[in-house]
Amino acid sequence: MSECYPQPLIMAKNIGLKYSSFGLFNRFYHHAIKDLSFEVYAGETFGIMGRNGCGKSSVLRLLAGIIKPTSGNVLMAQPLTSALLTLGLGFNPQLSGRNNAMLSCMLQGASKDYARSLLDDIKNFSELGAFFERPVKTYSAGMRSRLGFSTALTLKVDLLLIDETLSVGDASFNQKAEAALLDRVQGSQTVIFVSHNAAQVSRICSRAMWLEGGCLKESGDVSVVADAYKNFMARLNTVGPV
Ligand SMILES: Nc1ncnc2c1ncn2[C@@H]1O[C@H](COP(=O)(O)OP(=O)(O)OP(=O)(O)O)[C@@H](O)[C@H]1O
Repeated sequence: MSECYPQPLIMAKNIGLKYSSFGLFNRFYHHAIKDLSFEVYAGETFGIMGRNGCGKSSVLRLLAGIIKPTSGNVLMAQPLTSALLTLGLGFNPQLSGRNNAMLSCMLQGASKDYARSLLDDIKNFSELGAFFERPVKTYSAGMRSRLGFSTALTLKVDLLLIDETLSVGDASFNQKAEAALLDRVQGSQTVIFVSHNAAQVSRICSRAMWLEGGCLKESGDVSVVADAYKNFMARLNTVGPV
């Protein structure tokens, strides 16, 4: 008897990523992602966990289409609108929060009138108050993260790519943002959530993968992956680097 599996929304097949950068006399290469395959299903929250430098943000940038894999490919079942929420990306520092929010919405395909109609909700959710009218260059990292999160959440894109931004706001905003995200996750929102904090990934995600040195170490049910990652980290802290 054949079993029915849902069609994946996103399929990453054997992706590899090599960064190249120039020194004064040489060129450097860094193999950041190695032969990585994974799938994400419509409406799920998929977590990516792992230590600093393991390749989490690079995977998000690949999925957002900001960079291309040097090998393998990322297939989408249908064209998707997506928003990448990461610190310090995507805002014009000279423009106000209001104008940046308006631009972000329009860049995601919203009409000018629709974008304008969302601004009150974005302002209220962000709790930026009078700062919403001030240039983003005057914002702290936490305030920029509030603006990005509030804009993406209010606009309702197909795919939310969240890169650790929930950890920079103050505790009460983070709780509100996490609750709003969980609320959205109960519906049809597809979310990919990156964090080195296994407990936070476990609260928000249903499935996850753990990356180490650009390679897949474990993937599947979030509790299994989080336990494997936490055990690895505990071992590392007692016996030192492996
Ligand atoms: N533009 C770049 N040029 C060269 N190397 C890069 C570039 N961006 C990232 N890297 C390297 O690729 C590796 C993966 O980086 P990435 O930012 O994806 O890791 P991460 O898991 O998100 O790390 P963190 O948890 O610290 O944010 C790191 O070793 C990093 O130094």
